[in-house]
Amino acid sequence: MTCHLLIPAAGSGKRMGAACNKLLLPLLGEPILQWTLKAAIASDAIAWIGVMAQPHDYPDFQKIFNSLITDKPIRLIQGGATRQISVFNGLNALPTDSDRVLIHDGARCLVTPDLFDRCDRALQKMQGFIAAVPVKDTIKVVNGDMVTDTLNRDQLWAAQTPQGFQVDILKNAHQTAVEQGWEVTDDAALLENVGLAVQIVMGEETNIKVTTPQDLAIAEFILQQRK
Ligand SMILES: Nc1ccn([C@@H]2O[C@H](COP(=O)(O)OP(=O)(O)OP(=O)(O)O)[C@@H](O)[C@H]2O)c(=O)n1
Ligand SMILES: C[C@](O)(CO)[C@H](O)COP(=O)(O)O
Repeated sequence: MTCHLLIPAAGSGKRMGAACNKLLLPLLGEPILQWTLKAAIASDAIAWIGVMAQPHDYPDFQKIFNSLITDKPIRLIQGGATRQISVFNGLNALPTDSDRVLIHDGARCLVTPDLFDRCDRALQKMQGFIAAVPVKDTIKVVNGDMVTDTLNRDQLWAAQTPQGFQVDILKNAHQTAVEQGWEVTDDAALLENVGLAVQIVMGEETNIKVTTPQDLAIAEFILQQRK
């Protein structure tokens, strides 16, 4: 058990349309973030957890941390205006002995402990990887309301999290992104931008990102199937 985990949880949930951080919304009676944390706590590999949050959410998040039965450290880290900044803040707040890190969206609350542990094993032999699943739909490139291209589905995967990296490599890539003004929606894109390899770890179809109200209903259904 040596793995460090960073959980971006500092978003505003615009697409959810909630009055609060969507990670505080209840799922079968427990906050979304609590489900994510319970999976991390149940993971054999994860030893330390950092949660990037906006200061106004600190009291509610601390209440969730206090309700959990674990001796794993769970640290609050100030998030930023974007997920990218939140992750960079998290990287700069890692324990000094951290050389590899998993990054997992707080909104992906259906993640299993097994996926965390498989990702930790991948971390031992890869400099960067993403959990991902093959795309099931045909993906079109669109300009306005016109289809301009159809991508080869055999080469398309839907990126999930956890994503895992050597800490120094990801820190340097984030620093380069600040200098170059890159804006990305996942951390792997930063390694790709600097020409470094990113590998695939098979994700889980149920590892959805709870983004819209419809996703809440889907997540509740999936959780009920696990009971
Ligand atoms: N400034 C931000 C924005 C997002 N996130 C986190 O990154 C994850 C994925 O982001 P997303 O699902 O897009 O969450 P929001 O940004 O809150 O949603 P929206 O884009 O609809 O506002 C979430 O766990 C979210 O809390 C973050 O830590 N810091
Ligand atoms: C990191 C991610 O979950 C991979 O699919 C996704 O890019 C996050 O996007 P968001 O717009 O920040 O939710």
